[in-house]
Amino acid sequence: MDSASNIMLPVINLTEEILRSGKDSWTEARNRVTRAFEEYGCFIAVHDKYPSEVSDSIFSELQDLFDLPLEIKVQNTSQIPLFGYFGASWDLPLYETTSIEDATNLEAVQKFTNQMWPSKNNHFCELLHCYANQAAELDKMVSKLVFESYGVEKYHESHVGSVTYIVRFTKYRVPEQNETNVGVLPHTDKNFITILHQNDARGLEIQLKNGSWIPVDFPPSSVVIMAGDAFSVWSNGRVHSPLHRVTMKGKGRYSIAQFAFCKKLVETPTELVDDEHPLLYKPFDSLGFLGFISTDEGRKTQNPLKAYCGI
Ligand SMILES: O=C(O)CCC(=O)C(=O)O
Ligand SMILES: [Fe+2]
Repeated sequence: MDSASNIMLPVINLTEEILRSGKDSWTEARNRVTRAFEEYGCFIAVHDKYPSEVSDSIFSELQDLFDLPLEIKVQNTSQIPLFGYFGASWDLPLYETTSIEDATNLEAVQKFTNQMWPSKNNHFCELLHCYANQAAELDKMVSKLVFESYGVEKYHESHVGSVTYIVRFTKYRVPEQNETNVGVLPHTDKNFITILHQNDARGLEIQLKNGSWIPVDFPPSSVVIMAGDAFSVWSNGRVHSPLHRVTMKGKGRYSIAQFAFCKKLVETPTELVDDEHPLLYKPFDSLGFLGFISTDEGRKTQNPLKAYCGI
């Protein structure tokens, strides 16, 4: 099916001011966030975690990062499948990406920036470290809202303790004449929650449960918060992990995706399993799943999540 562009994703205010203004606004945010994850798998969040100067500055630094010589960029490798540096390929000629693991940790960010800029780039390092920590705060707040909503907040602290953040930067160049406008192919994220930030260039699209695709237009001052497969497993299928893709619209695009990955196995709380909701998945290893979908078997399966850990 094609687009259903009259449908808009929910826009939810998650500013500190709103969330601190009383029990009612917290409860409202909790209900709206949970409903959005169940219906769409994502929503647009208005937040006050990083002011527009930080966004502008980070996107300007990203241009410099992707302008570095290829022999420097390829030095950023990763043990984790699908992370590290990837340049344009025959099937994704517009796409270039690089990533940082454990991005809330200053030493990890320093290691990356020192590798990319041997003569140092303290500004980028500080900016990114601050950005990743602010996005992590947002991530924790969002997972807390949902854990509370399902009455299982007692597991939240241990969940937060198990999370590590990987930040992926992506550049999508403008297609040349007669070139594909595919930025990135349809996929679900494999982690728990993703916080997605973009410059002022559109292109992200998500698939609704009815199969139609809608554009997701959001200004750089807000973010898209999206559920990944791990969150769907944890919630016993209540939370939807949406297919999404990028279709280029004629302007160069940069995005920053911050992925919350669980280091331990993700298990569905027993409270979320009953006769009406039988257990759907075995305990889930996010990194193992990335390995699985990188194999021929994983690539060929219709529903890799079911094949990997379905019951
Ligand atoms: O660039 C975007 O907006 C989407 C990126 C994405 O989906 C991903 O890196 O998983
Ligand atoms: Fe994604």
